[in-house]
Amino acid sequence: MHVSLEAMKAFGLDRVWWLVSPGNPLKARGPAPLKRRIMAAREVMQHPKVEVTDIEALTGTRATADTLAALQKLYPQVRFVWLMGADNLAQFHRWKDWRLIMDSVPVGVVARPGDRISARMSPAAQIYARYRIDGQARHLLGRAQAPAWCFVNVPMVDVSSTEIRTRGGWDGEVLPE
Ligand SMILES: Nc1ncnc2c1ncn2[C@@H]1O[C@H](COP(=O)(O)OP(=O)(O)OP(=O)(O)O)[C@@H](O)[C@H]1O
Ligand SMILES: O=C(O)c1ccc[n+]([C@@H]2O[C@H](COP(=O)([O-])O)[C@@H](O)[C@H]2O)c1
Repeated sequence: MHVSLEAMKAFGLDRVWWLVSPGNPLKARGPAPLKRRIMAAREVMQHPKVEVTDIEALTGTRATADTLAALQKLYPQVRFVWLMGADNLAQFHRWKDWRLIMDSVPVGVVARPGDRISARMSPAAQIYARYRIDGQARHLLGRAQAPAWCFVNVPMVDVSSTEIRTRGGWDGEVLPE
């Protein structure tokens, strides 16, 4: 929620789509059932500009590069921006076809405690350094031609999904449907 609201404000986006993932390609452990996570996401995020979607289940894609290609094909009139936290920029070079992602959509990166430096020093940040939009011009990201990316130093929130799940007494075991 924090990332969505800050990103929407910082980059002046019309909408944010939550892509509730059927399964992260880099995480060995399977998540809770998709339907359950969609319902939970809709319960916590009730904002007129935020759409919770299971679109990766419909497109049959897991890797972000494939999902974005499918989305651009399905919605050629929409200007998509990929949003993620700084931790993901730090390891972005490990993602499938990460350069293709950089080359096909603008990328908005939101600061996260502990990951600001590793993100800025990351291979992806360095390789694409000349395509970086300064934080002061953040509002231009949505209309920028890819490759373009912007790191924003918004107020940070020190939480993780894992920690929130632990609070609820759920240790990450897959729950029944
Ligand atoms: N506190 C945070 N600050 C900034 N970005 C965040 C924060 N928490 C999550 N994100 C970003 O939100 C997206 C979804 O994150 P996810 O649901 O996997 O949470 P996570 O806390 O990164 O998970 P985990 O606990 O497994 O590390 C990612 O792009 C991640 O970088
Ligand atoms: O495409 C990839 O290789 C890839 C690798 C890691 C993460 N992602 C996507 O990034 C999003 C957030 O992932 P995570 O690990 O922070 O939960 C989610 O949509 C994942 O599918 C994508």
